[in-house]
Amino acid sequence: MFQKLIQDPNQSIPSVILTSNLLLSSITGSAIGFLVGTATSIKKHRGLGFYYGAILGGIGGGIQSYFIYPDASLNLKMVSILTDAYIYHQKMSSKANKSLLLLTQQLSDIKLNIKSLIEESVKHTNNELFVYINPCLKNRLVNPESKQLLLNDRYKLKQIIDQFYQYSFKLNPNLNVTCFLHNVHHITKPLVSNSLFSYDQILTDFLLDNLEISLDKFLVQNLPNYESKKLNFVNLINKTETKNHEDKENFSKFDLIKQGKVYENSIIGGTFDRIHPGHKILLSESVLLTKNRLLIGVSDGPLIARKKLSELIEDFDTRCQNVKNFLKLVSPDLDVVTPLLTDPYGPSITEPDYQCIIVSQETSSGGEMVNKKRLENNLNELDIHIIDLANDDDSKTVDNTGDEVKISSSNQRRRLLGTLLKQPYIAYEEGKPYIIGLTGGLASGKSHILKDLQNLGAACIDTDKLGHKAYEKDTEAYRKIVEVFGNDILDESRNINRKELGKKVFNSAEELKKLTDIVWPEIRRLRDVEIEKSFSEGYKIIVVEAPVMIEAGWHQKVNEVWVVFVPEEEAIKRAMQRDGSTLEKVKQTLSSQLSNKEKLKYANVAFCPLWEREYTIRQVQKAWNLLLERTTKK
Ligand SMILES: CC(C)(COP(=O)(O)OP(=O)(O)OC[C@H]1O[C@@H](n2cnc3c(N)ncnc32)[C@H](O)[C@@H]1O)[C@@H](O)C(=O)NCCC(=O)NCCS
Ligand SMILES: Nc1ncnc2c1ncn2[C@@H]1O[C@H](COP(=O)(O)OP(=O)(O)OP(=O)(O)O)[C@@H](O)[C@H]1O
Repeated sequence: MFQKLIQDPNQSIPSVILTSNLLLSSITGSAIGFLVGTATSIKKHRGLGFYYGAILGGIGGGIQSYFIYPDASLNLKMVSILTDAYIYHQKMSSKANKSLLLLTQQLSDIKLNIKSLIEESVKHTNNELFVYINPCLKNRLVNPESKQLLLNDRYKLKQIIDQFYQYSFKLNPNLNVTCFLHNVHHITKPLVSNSLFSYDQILTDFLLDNLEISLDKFLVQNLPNYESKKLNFVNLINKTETKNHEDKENFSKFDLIKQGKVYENSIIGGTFDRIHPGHKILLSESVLLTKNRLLIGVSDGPLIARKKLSELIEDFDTRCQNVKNFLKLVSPDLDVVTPLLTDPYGPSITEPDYQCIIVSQETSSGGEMVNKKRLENNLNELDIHIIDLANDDDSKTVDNTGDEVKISSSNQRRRLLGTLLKQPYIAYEEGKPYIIGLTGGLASGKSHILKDLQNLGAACIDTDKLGHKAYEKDTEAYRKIVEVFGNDILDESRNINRKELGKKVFNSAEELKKLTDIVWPEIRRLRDVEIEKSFSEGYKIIVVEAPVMIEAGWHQKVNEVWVVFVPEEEAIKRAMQRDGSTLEKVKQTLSSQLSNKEKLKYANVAFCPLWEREYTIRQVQKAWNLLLERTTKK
């Protein structure tokens, strides 16, 4: 596929190169460059060959002109030509962060070109892709009086957007794609200017045919902030697919869009953690079926407690907001409500004014149960629309630890392990040690991870060991402890008997605080000595393991907090097995620590050693590699 820079308000365009060829010197240079460029790229990119050729030509011309015409202004012109060519080249090869893809063909043509359109759009975009399908656009440019029309083939539209979400995820799972569904039930006003929608590049299938000026006018009238932007404008020229996709016809019985149905109000339900393409397809098909109101039950509490890596599920308000934000962009006229769902039915079995429920192949039985309950409650049955499951092609190759084959939130959560969840508290500074505070609950597996990090090259400090040091006879802390808790905590050799001391403090928060007020400052002092020592020995990354790091407030001085967690039942099992402790004692210790969820709020990186050891090591290796990247840059 060939792309062309067709408009750039601020930069002179490469046609300057061609017109400047009137200069004899650069014609010679360009010709040589063109030949060289073409020859080097003869197989694939003759276009690129030309650009490189033009650049080389410019250089050739420049050198020539320097010798033939020692005229300064001419040389300046040469420099400007070269600069233009360079800027153009950079734009051609660089990606924008956010693109708006403007599709103006008929839906059947878009469908035929769909794969290559998605491939090109993904290739040109780093973070966010907004897709605006408006086949009326061409007509309106030729004849601005012509009317906007509704997109009445909603089934084709559904097939197109489903593909957009699925295939773009396969090509780049980190790209956030949003397909606007305007002009489906109503003629929607211009695209909503919204803080959630901005773009720095327009991609389009629109062939210009001397309509640049009207296109520009249209964009000024219809796109937020268009005028003020310096846009890269990339034209995607169609390449009809040689192979037609097979339409999935098997589920057409449950495909109410295919049957041409439209409803006033519909219902869906879900957890919607880290909205993924499966959710986007569910929400978009709901939009295609619903004219007025969409009720979306959002699960929380008991419904999500047993989900895999539930500790990493976004909080309820964030999930509701994300769903609303998505729909605000996709279908600004739709009324959206997101009540709390603590059982699989929620308001779906008590609200009379709804006609349709949208589910997936895996939750279709939930739809049937809703209808059963509605009948019991003397309410109308809902029509059930079933969407296909969007599959995750990477799931089997990721880690073989139970990833689901469908695109799922739990796969997404698992992929977060070992990655940077939020920016470091203190950025890396050359010449200073980089401190990682490693923390986690009882028996979560911190010690193993500390060992792994040591094997990878970090200096490791175990604050538990420093704690023991702080209790040693005749230290400052020792004297204070005896003073506060009395001689009966000492054994015959006048060492502190930690068991006896434990008896005094573990049942009283007040007594425990007296102890930690003495011991924690001492541990902190010893830790700083160890950090200095390791740094002077040449270690750049120093990991300090501290089970109570956050409780003690030590996280405020570290560059990053890394949190290790396993579900509480698992931690109890492991602690009882490892230490031979009673259930009661383990529970008591756990209750004196912050919960996993609380700790994870501070986490820059999280690990979950719930599966085979090998998989934990892989999480640590991933975290280490990423850490090296951010501590070697600048
Ligand atoms: C009990 C419910 C709400 C819990 O939701 P769940 O935890 O499964 O939500 P999740 O966020 O994972 O998914 C939300 C919806 O998207 C669907 N979905 C998830 N992944 C995919 C995928 N890859 N492809 C297609 N659809 C997907 C789910 O099947 C579900 O229908 C739900 O699954 C259910 O049973 N729905 C049917 C009944 C219903 O809608 N009740 C609530 C009415 S208010
Ligand atoms: N993947 C795993 N599967 C099963 N058991 C594990 C796994 N990883 C660690 N364990 C076990 O869990 C227990 C806790 O691990 P570890 O001692 O590393 O935890 P910790 O966080 O350092 O604990 P604490 O802070 O309580 O001393 C150990 O007995 C360990 O062998």
